[in-house]
Amino acid sequence: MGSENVPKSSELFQAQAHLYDHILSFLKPMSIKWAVELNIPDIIHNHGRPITLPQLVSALQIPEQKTACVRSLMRLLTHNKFFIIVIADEKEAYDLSPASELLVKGTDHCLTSMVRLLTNPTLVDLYNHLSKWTSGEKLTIYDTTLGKDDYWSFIHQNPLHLKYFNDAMESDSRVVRLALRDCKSVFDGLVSLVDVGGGTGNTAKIICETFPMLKCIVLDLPQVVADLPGNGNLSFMGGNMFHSIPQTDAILLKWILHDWNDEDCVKILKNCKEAVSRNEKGGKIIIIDIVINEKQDEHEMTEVKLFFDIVMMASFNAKERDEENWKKIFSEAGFTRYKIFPIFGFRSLIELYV
Ligand SMILES: C[S@@+](CC[C@H](N)C(=O)[O-])C[C@H]1O[C@@H](n2cnc3c(N)ncnc32)[C@H](O)[C@@H]1O
Ligand SMILES: O=c1cc(-c2ccc(O)cc2)oc2c(O)c(O)ccc12
Repeated sequence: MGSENVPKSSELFQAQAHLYDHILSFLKPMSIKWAVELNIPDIIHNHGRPITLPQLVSALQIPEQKTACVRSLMRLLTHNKFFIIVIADEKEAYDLSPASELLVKGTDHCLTSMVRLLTNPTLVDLYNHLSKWTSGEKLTIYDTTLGKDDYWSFIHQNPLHLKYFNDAMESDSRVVRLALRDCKSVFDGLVSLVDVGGGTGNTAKIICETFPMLKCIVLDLPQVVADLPGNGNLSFMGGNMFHSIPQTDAILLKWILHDWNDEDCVKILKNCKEAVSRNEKGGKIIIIDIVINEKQDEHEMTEVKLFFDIVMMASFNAKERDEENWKKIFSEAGFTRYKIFPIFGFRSLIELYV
């Protein structure tokens, strides 16, 4: 190597810190899990005002010699913006930040079941086998390591994991309630809506409450919607979106298409088109999903999207898409007009018109 290619020591140390930061980053999810399992966000919330370290340790009812563990945990999570330090009565005390408000149990926007899903040891362990998966013929990491076709076949044979997944999806949907206020025009004038792959109906329930005149059917696999009672303007239907979708004014596809490869997405979208085509005014498909936009998004936003891309590829042989990728599948399914509204944080709402 010529001397001109030898990195300056400052660059080398910067690169080393960058690498170590990444290889130790398994502690990011694990520290959140640690705090949630100790109920720290609940303790601070119930305390009603910022809490000092000794007060927190006392509330945790742990051995006093573990105070240092809690201090280290809180220091890391404060550094990572999960807690904030304030001065109360001349003492440092921890308070919740917007991110840890999402970890207080029993609230409408609580995401602890998403933490439980994404830090589950069985799921996390799979990602030790990414290179084996890539080198082999099997399409998913579930097939490579567990002998299951994909994540769907895994959860449908493991009721506890199915529950973890459905609970996580429900918690995510509750957060949607907040955003619905901003997109009333999307549902204006609709008489009927089918929430395709609507799971246990949490999003549909929110839509039905917000738009009482709208009749909403949740279509999901029979084993997901079995025994779920409808009420008022909400009903459940067991079925398969690859076979048929009932006639309707509009279809909602929330967090569906990123679970499927392009060919399957085109099949789903063609079935959706058929289901809304009889509407005289021309029906529409409402998609809530990720649109990768590396040029415009900030680092953290893109990173979340790229993490999901790997999860989708490893779990389903699917992917996250940029606008070009979306345009391609829309056009193959026979759609020409669409509009993207980036209104759900790292996800967008896409309206697709017949
Ligand atoms: C990622 S979840 C999204 C659930 C819901 N839309 C939400 O956002 O909370 C995907 C859903 O698609 C459903 N699903 C999978 N295959 C399906 C099929 N062939 N027909 C109908 N639904 C299906 C799953 O059971 C699951 O509820
Ligand atoms: O939030 C998730 C997580 C998953 C997931 C994570 C890890 C795995 O090994 C498999 C699946 O899957 C999701 C999904 O399919 C979806 O449509 C939305 C959210 C998530």
